[in-house]
Amino acid sequence: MLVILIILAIGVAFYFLKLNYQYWKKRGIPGPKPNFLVGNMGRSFILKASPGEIFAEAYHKYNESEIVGMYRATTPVLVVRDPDLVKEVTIKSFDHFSENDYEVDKRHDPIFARNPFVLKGEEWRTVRAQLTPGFTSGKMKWLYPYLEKISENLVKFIETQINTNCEVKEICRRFTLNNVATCAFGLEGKCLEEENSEFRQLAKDFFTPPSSFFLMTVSPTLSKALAAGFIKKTIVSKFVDMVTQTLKYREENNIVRNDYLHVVSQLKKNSNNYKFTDIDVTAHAAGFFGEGYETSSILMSFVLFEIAQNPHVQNKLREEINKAFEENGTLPYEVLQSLPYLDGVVNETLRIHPPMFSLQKICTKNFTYTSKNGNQVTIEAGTPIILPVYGLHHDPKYYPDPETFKPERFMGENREKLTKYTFLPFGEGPRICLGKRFGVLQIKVGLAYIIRNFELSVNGRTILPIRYDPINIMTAPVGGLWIDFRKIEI
Ligand code: HEM
Repeated sequence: MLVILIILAIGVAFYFLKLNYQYWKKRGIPGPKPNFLVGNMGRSFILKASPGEIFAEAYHKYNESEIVGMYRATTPVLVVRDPDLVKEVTIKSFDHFSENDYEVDKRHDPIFARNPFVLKGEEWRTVRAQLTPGFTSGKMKWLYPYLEKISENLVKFIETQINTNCEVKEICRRFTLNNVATCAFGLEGKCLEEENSEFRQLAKDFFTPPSSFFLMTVSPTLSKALAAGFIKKTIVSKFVDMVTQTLKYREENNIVRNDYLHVVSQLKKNSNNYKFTDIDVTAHAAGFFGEGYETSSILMSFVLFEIAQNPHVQNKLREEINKAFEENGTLPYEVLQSLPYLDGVVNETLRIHPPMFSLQKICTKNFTYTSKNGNQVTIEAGTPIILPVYGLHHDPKYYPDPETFKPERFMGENREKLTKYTFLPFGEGPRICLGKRFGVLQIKVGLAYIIRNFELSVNGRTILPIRYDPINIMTAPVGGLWIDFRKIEI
């Protein structure tokens, strides 16, 4: 009897799953055929491709369609191909798509669960508004001399590495960690100066293995059921200690430092409508730490790789930077911000290697739109929406010859001619990356000092063509990026 019941239950489950996989077909929305239980994520589950790569492939395959219906395991998800619909999702109809599709519980991960990236509704709105003053251009200008000093130390550090093999992601990580230590906590990170500095150790221990975030991407529901966190539990008390001690030291010694820790600690004193506790202060300082170094070091290492691969770009960039140094004696904040070729190089790297492959939103209220051929399509509340950043950035329709590195695409009138909402390295609209200004600033200043002082070429240890780690939701290169540096005498 029990056996019959089990067979019956499996049969019913199988029937409903089959029915579930008809979801997009029934609505006339094209997409790849799903496989039982894994949907379209099969290659992701066996670690052959990251979810972002799978979405990018579908983006390219269904190039006649504005949207593509796919299945993330058993969940129907909608991939948005059309830039006008990207605008609709991120800006025009933001109230239907205001949440990111990640679930983190405060009990399991008290730090990441407070990050604006995963907050929802009114709580997100309030916290976002509270943290925004920490990233104004005035704040960036104030931080700039610290970033310059760390960039000088970066040059000294690379000089000591010249005859060894240099993996630049690690070098960039040590640089961005020092920046974050200073700009968020007012502390010296010593990550370039000491092999085993406390901050480097903290960074190594910070994130849970990439598998947790991977799970959040392929199946947020399963990740929630398994109580997966993003930041290791053991790290929370270390951050609480660091923040408490630093604030105590400042108070006892009457030190007011205009950094991020000051901004978030003031929120505790001044917030009246939203209770801001010690754990909130710690969580936001730790948020700056986590987001400040990883995405930026990925991007910076890819910029170094691209300029090492493209000597004509490298020479042109060096000319621009040297001229700026020579005309001013140093490299003032405003001058750095006004260098068009440097800006083009950074943007073109963000296009080819966006640190985040794709963005995951969720539709919170039914949304009906009219497609270009006049059909009405209703996106139901609860449907995850994928913005295929990597696919859009590599579409020859918007970026001719998309695999070729051309900083000029982002300069002068070329930039004006780019199709809007096809360049999304930081997202768009009210949820656009909060730390964009800081991320780009620290990369630009570090690059300027490197390019002035060294000639770069790609070392044979770099695996070409670049492949991305399938378990990492960010574009982490398999095998690292290895660069040879040759000192230029100034
Ligand atoms: C160059 C490096 C960076 C890249 C490429 C990057 C990219 C992104 C992307 C794609 C998003 C998601 C946007 C969306 O949901 O539509 C995001 C969100 C966010 N980023 Fe960044 N980021 C970078 C650096 C930083 C830095 C340095 C910080 C802080 C110190 C930061 C803080 C945040 C925060 C708080 C959010 C959540 C915003 C919200 O949902 O309201 N990011 N970032």
